[in-house]
Amino acid sequence: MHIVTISEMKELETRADKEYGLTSEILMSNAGRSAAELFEANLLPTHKLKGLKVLFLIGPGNNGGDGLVMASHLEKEGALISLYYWKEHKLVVQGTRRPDEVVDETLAEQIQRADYIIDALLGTGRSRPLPDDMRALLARVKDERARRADLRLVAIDLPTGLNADTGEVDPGSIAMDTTITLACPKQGFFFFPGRDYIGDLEVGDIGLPAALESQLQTDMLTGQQVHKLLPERPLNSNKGTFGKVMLLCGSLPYPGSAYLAGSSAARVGAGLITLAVTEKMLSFYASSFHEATFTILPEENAESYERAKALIDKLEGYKALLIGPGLGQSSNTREVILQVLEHLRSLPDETRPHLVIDADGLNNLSALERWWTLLPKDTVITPHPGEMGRLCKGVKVSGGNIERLELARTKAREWQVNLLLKGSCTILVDPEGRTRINWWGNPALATAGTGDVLAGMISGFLAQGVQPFDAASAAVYLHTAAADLVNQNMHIGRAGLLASDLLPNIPISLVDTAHAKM
Ligand SMILES: NC(=O)C1=CN([C@@H]2O[C@H](COP(=O)(O)OP(=O)(O)OC[C@H]3O[C@@H](n4cnc5c(N)ncnc54)[C@H](OP(=O)(O)O)[C@@H]3O)[C@@H](O)[C@H]2O)[C@@H](O)CC1
Ligand SMILES: [K+]
Repeated sequence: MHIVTISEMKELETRADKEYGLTSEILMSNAGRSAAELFEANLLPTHKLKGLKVLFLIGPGNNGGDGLVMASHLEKEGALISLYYWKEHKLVVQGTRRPDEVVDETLAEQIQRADYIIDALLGTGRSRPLPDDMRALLARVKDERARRADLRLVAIDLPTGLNADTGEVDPGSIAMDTTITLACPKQGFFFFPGRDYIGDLEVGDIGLPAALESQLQTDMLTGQQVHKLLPERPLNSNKGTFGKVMLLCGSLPYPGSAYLAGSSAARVGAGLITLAVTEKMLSFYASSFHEATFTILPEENAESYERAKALIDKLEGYKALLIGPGLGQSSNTREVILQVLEHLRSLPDETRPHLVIDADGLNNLSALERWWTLLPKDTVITPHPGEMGRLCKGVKVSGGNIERLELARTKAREWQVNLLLKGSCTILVDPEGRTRINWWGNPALATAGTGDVLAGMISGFLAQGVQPFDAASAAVYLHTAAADLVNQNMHIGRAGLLASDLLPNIPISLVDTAHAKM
């Protein structure tokens, strides 16, 4: 599913008209109908359309036009519709216009009795700060929503006042329960503060031909898309079919990292997992990770070339290599990584294991000048904002604001990597600038070890032959999906998840993509 900026959306509309004769009226009629259908499909179970009291706030442009078409559909299905035309200060209640002198009073009553209030004030055409009387209107709605939890607020296309490119919001904007956006999600939805104003996101089909969207470079990750990326599991197979993953992860203070990453690689279907660990660490894993195999490395105080050689000697036949989670930082370990990278660069593309570098793998590298020139082709790197800041030599990287998008795009090209920049809406960019953004976030994931799980999932997909950008994309989506399953199955809220809770839920999240709603 494509994500658009305002100018891309306008261009799509212009071309739809010019090349396909899809006029603005046709698109608006499609938009209003599809918004009505999605509205009905997403009504609370306690609600029925017949007799439902719906108040529409209608703005002066096409967003208001969408609202009017949607209202007429709902009215035909038996909803009790009131329309408040903001610019004209006019109120029509169930087809009857109220006299001008009672509009304020009647509007107050309509707000109080509404089951749903629909924001069709402004969409992508907002060109300046909201006027005071519009802010005041939205503030009344916000107060009513605070007073009455069963009142639902639904935005058409976007919450009024939200900047659809950047996610900035007007002081008058209010948070919605649902946003029914038209044609494509808008870029600003994925960045804060806007992200918090969207509520549940629904995407209405306005009948734009798919060919028009083919040049768009930014996608929202969806379950349906990820389903298509998942590797085949033929009946005629053995563990060799699904690839081997080697992990250079874990150290004395962080032993769990290798376990979490390795288990996650197996949970997405990799055939064999090997942990490259020292003898000291072995006892820890041998008792907790029965499925793993091991490559024994010299202790951490051994010469770096001995440590690197022990790993390199065993790498043949491995389809994926993960370096970093829990590895620790030291000049010796950095040397080991450099020697492994040198070896990987010397291999032909066909036999080189795909590389994922995470956490301390990145921290060790970031101490070097032009570290990215040392990476083999098509490496996946997975920094969180702090690690990204170090890789960019001290730039402050936001966890959720729009600047991170441009930064991710610039750096993925400059570094020629598949960059996965973690955050509430994780961004993925490939070396050519193709971009995918994860809509679904889960605050329960903000806990130690979940990054190790993500990195392990990516390497598990790589081992099965999934292309690096797709492997990272599938892992990001499924990681959040698995967290949502933990929430549901363990009845926990936004806190209390353990990274290891994700493990048994990962395979279920793969299965669930077969019937994803989008
Ligand atoms: N076009 C199409 O084919 C399709 C369009 N679609 C729909 O149309 C929406 C875009 O429509 P749009 O361009 O008419 O913009 P919209 O957001 O309704 O507002 C413009 C109006 O608001 C006014 N105005 C602006 N800022 C203001 C402010 N701060 N405070 C007050 N007024 C302000 C502005 O006035 P002006 O600046 O001209 O004085 C103008 O009158 C899009 O979001 C989607 O819902 C879809 O159905 C798909 C097909
Ligand atoms: K709106």
